[in-house]
Amino acid sequence: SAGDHQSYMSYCLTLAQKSPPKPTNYRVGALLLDASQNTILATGYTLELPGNTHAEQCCFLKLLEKHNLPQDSEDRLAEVLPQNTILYTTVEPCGKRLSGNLPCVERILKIGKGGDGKGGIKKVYVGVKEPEKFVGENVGRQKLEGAGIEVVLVEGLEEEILKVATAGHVEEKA
Ligand SMILES: Nc1nc(=O)c(N)c(NC[C@H](O)[C@H](O)[C@H](O)COP(=O)(O)O)[nH]1
Ligand SMILES: [Zn+2]
Repeated sequence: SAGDHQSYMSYCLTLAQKSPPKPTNYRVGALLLDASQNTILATGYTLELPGNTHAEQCCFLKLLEKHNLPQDSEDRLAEVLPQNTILYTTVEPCGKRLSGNLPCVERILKIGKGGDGKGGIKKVYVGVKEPEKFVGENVGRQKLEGAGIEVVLVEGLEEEILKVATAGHVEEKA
């Protein structure tokens, strides 16, 4: 229900607050939920793990580690994820990264939407669309929708999420 989405999203927001502020990224919190059991499979926040990591990327890395799968083999998460897995992230998954690292949309596409016996990410709940500060318009959500992965905006926390996300940014000169 909408209430559950908001509570998971506000939990992601508390995770985002653990992220060390930086002027060149956003402080984001994310979690992977097994929606059939209502159990959290993994949580993550920006820079939680070494290597200029994103929140969503940290969730995937933790599951890869847990299942003794190589770091860059997100595609193999389809073997271990429940079919009804949902990703919550305070800021929508990135479609492009200034650092040139693999964007989270690409990582999600490697996992796929699951179904017919395979695990996957069925839906992505986002707290805000990515602001256009770093990479212009984020067209990642169209790619996800094109792969059958539904992207849903959870309303109500936008202001809070953006305040946390941009805490490391230098105030625009008036
Ligand atoms: N969804 C999302 N989760 C994150 O954990 C994070 N940091 C961003 N941020 C998006 C922003 O576009 C990139 O942070 C910049 O493009 C800089 O790229 P790097 O982060 O240095 O790879 N977006
Ligand atoms: Zn990302």
